[in-house]
Amino acid sequence: MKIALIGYGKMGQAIEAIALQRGHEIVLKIDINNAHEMNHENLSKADVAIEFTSPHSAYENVMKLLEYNTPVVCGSTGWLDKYEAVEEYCLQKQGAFLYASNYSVGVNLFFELNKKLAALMANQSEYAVSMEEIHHTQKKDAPSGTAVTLAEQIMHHIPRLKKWVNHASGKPEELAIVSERIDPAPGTHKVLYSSAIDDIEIIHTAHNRTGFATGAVMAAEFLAGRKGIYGMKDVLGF
Ligand SMILES: NC(=O)C1=CN([C@@H]2O[C@H](COP(=O)(O)OP(=O)(O)OC[C@H]3O[C@@H](n4cnc5c(N)ncnc54)[C@H](OP(=O)(O)O)[C@@H]3O)[C@@H](O)[C@H]2O)C=CC1
Ligand SMILES: O=C(O)C1=N[C@H](C(=O)O)C[C@H](O)C1
Repeated sequence: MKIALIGYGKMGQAIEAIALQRGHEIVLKIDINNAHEMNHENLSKADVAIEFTSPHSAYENVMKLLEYNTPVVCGSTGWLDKYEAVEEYCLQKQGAFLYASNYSVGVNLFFELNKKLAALMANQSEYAVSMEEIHHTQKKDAPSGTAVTLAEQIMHHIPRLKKWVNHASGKPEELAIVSERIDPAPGTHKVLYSSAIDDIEIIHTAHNRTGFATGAVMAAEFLAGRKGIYGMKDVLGF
């Protein structure tokens, strides 16, 4: 498979290493210095593009890739207020788009565990729920995209929670997400249910970026040659 890497920072480089190991070819590498090379001619050489840039550039990049009919796997976080516009444009262009706030198999298992635990806790109002996420200091967005996904899953099952906030909170209707930035943390997410009697806690800790990169390449293998809008559940068959 021929891959265009849009974003060649920590994730772009980790994805390149995994893609080469899996027998793929990198035909284009874009970063902020050669963004003008993301044009129709160069993209037409790729079967799929993998976009990991930043919260500020992701939307524009994804729209451009869809405009040029390049299937796009996007991992950038912090831009999802524009997700619906991407969905609409992808359908209009009959394109292919796959998004996940976290591509690692472990976190996608953790998402399933989080949903099950939240469903069990729905009627256990003596437990207060809160979250914590820890990442490296270069991370641009807070809370992390993964933390937002976890929070949305919890709020879906526990209707007394009306919104998430990105600070500690004692309000019963708020789901507090505390963000910490400590090097070199690749990504830790914790969900805590706490009562006067006991605590129940689930934690996912990434040891490195290999899981995110492997999942992104698996997603690209899935998307190449397909049309439509997908997520990691489709790739993993959950
Ligand atoms: N979904 C998931 O599983 C994961 C998602 N992420 C997300 O992926 C994104 C990237 O993370 P990471 O690789 O750590 O970040 P880095 O800052 O290490 O890399 C970002 C890359 O994007 C490039 N870039 C920035 N702006 C543009 C632009 N306008 N056009 C083209 N390229 C641009 C940067 O170029 P330059 O170096 O020249 O500035 C750099 O190459 C973040 O949003 C992060 O949250 C991260 C890990 C896992
Ligand atoms: O920026 C990162 O590094 C990460 N970003 C993603 C997120 O915001 O959830 C995924 C992972 O936690 C690493």
